[in-house]
Amino acid sequence: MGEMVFRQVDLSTEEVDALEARYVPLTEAVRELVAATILSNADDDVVAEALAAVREVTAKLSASVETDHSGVNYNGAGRSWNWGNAGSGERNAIAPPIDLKTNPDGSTYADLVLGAAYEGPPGHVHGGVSALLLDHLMGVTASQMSRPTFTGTLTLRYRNPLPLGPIRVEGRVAREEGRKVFVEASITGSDGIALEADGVFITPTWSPSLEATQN
Ligand SMILES: CCCCC/C=C\C/C=C\C/C=C\C/C=C\CCCC(=O)SCCNC(=O)CCNC(=O)[C@H](O)C(C)(C)COP(=O)(O)OP(=O)(O)OC[C@H]1O[C@@H](n2cnc3c(N)ncnc32)[C@H](O)[C@@H]1OP(=O)(O)O
Repeated sequence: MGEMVFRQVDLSTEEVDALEARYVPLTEAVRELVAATILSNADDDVVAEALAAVREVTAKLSASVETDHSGVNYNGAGRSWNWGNAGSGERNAIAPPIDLKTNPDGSTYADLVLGAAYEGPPGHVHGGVSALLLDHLMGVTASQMSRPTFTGTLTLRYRNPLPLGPIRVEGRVAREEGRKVFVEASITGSDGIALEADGVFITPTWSPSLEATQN
């Protein structure tokens, strides 16, 4: 298997928070750009102008790029960050805008609004996006932020179409057997419950290799 490194980085929590604060507004603006690109009725001139402007700003940001993935990082205080995570990356405009909360009993939930960029059936959420949200939330629920867990089996029941708009995703650990964590979850939309899911998340025998770095 390819090497999988959870990287310890020598940054204070304040420095990580400052980096996040620098980029989160940009990420949100890029999400708005994605929606505007889908929905715009602009004429040729305006689209050409937008194309040139986007290329220019992308070149500026790309000038300081050093790696091809941002990885899973953590510092000595246990603050972890995963800017590019496809399910939740704070700097990933492609990720759904999920802000996951953990209850005192370890169950989790997230309230979010899915717009035009997440459409599948007309006016409704793409089934793969629902699966992404559930995989992510259920993985975090299984990990309890203290151990790596990998999706082993994820079973989804699409009970009703999920309208675009406000949704709630929730999950909880049902039981554990050795390295297997059984998680149950659901997605509720404006018409009520749309999906139910259960999954087996597995803590691998191998420990992720840790690599201290200076950056
Ligand atoms: C140290 C620093 C850590 C720092 C970080 C700390 C914490 C992390 C914090 C936060 C984490 C945050 C977020 C998590 C975010 C997102 C979650 C997204 C999750 C994903 O998106 S993740 C990517 C997709 N995922 C994969 O990329 C998995 C590929 N796969 C494998 O890597 C292996 O396949 C593996 C490991 C799954 C199993 O391998 P293995 O060798 O350990 O398994 P083994 O054969 O020993 O079986 C042991 C027992 O599990 C049963 N079992 C085996 N496989 C099963 C399966 N598939 N389904 C159901 N049950 C299964 C057997 O039946 C047996 O059960 P029994 O003991 O009862 O017989």
